[in-house]
Amino acid sequence: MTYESAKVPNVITIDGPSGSGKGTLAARLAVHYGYNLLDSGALYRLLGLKAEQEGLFHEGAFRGNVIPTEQLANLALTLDIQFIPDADQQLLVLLDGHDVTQVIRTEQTGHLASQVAVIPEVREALLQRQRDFAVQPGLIADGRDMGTVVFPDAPAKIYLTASANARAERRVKQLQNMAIDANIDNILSDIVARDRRDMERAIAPLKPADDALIVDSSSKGIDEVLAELIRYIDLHV
Ligand SMILES: Nc1ncnc2c1ncn2[C@@H]1O[C@H](COP(=O)(O)OP(=O)(O)O)[C@@H](O)[C@H]1O
Ligand SMILES: Nc1ccn([C@H]2C[C@H](O)[C@@H](COP(=O)(O)OP(=O)(O)O)O2)c(=O)n1
Repeated sequence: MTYESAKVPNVITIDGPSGSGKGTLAARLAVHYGYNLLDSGALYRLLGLKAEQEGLFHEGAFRGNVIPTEQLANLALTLDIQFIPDADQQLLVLLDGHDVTQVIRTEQTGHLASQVAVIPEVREALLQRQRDFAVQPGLIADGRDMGTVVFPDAPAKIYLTASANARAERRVKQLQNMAIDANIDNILSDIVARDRRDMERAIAPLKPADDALIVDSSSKGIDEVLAELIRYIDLHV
């Protein structure tokens, strides 16, 4: 093995609540540094969708309010997914060979994702899958526990946040641009409920790593945040 291939890839983690700008900034940083990208939320969204297809949910809650832990952990281990970049740099997401790029982005799927994400066995099953994304020359990892659990040794960790109102407004615009119906009141209450579930769960809760740079983007534009993150990363990587 050469020295170069033995080198640990640089990992930059970006955690934070829904709509704080993680996905947007992660994509911009991946282009800037020429690094790979891990959208870990997409894995939880795909699992939530698959669980729904398998009939494990009824009206958005676990059927009979009993968590089917073993089935979910098995689904997590065997999920057949592909991420394919298309011509516009958009990521095409396939589940069992079918295009689910749009459906995984709905708030309904986010809600399912957030429910499967509280289950320790599910998180354990997805852990290695996520770490496998860390290949040369480096990785931008976007999620909730990238800096705290999945890549605790990352040299640069970012925690992006913004007020719930700012995040809900952004999400409505984003969904409308994708021609998905969106209502601000519903989105805001979904965001608040999901924040609570993600932050209060016992395992890998959403919180900044002790050594993370915390950036509140409520009143900052995307380019301004990007410049701030690049300054920080260049000092640490
Ligand atoms: N600083 C910002 N100012 C304004 N809009 C932003 C900002 N950051 C992200 N956005 C927009 O908000 C929406 C949600 O951002 P996204 O990156 O999907 O967030 P997350 O991945 O944290 O859920 C996107 O449409 C994005 O363009
Ligand atoms: N590393 C991660 C990523 C996402 N999750 C869970 C919690 C989130 O509510 C859902 C969806 O995450 P995603 O990042 O796609 O959601 P947002 O784009 O931030 O709205 O998955 C998680 O528990 N851990």
